Amino acid sequence: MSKPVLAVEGLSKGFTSGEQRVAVLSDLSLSVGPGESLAVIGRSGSGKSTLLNLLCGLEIPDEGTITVAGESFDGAGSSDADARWAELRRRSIGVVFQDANLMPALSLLENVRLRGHLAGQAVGGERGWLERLGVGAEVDRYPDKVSGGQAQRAALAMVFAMTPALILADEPTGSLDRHTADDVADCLFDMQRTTGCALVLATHDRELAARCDHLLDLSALDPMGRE
Ligand SMILES: Nc1ncnc2c1ncn2[C@@H]1O[C@H](COP(=O)(O)OP(=O)(O)OP(=O)(O)O)[C@@H](O)[C@H]1O
Repeated sequence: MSKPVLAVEGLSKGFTSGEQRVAVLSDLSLSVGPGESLAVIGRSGSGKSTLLNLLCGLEIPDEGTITVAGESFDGAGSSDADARWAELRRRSIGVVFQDANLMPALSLLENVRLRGHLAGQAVGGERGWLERLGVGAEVDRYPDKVSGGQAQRAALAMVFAMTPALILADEPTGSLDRHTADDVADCLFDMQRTTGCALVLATHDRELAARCDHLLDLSALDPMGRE
């Protein structure tokens, strides 16, 4: 069996609210291999975004270990851990949000070129990524001159141009109509399987979640016993 791209063991995280510590994730373990996808579902507030933030080092766990692309982290924050997370986010972890978050002053092609460059990729393949994601005719347009679906395809092209080991997607089709959402999801899954990267996708959309290889329902694991 190939080594997992992402492995999580005994992960717990809570936040302090007033005098109280409120548990959000408790003793969570999971692993995602190359080319595999995991959907994270659960009611609002169950911890989907918190989990994604932990998986890219933007939150520090209270307990547990996270291993991404061979780099391991525990709950002890340090400047060395911060630097290793920053390097992973730059080169190996692609993040896709509900909104495309493109740089408005750059064309779609320039957005993809910049992201690939920051990840250390050689210049040249950016146009190909935009073509493969169905926005080859829009490469020279600026983000305010394309539709939401086209912008989200460009956001995916930016992530794939990094050749990431892991993609974290937080409601990646949440701002699109059903038809466009399905088209964008087709692109995401096609490219993810073709490139062999791992995908963790947080969503409220059960149809989208059902397209992933594995499902994690955080409501069912709620440490506070809420449904
Ligand atoms: N920085 C923080 N400080 C305090 N509480 C936080 C913080 N971040 C998240 N929380 C709390 O943790 C819980 C989980 O939040 P999170 O955003 O992860 O949920 P979610 O499942 O992504 O919700 P949604 O589906 O609404 O986006 C919520 O109760 C939230 O208020």
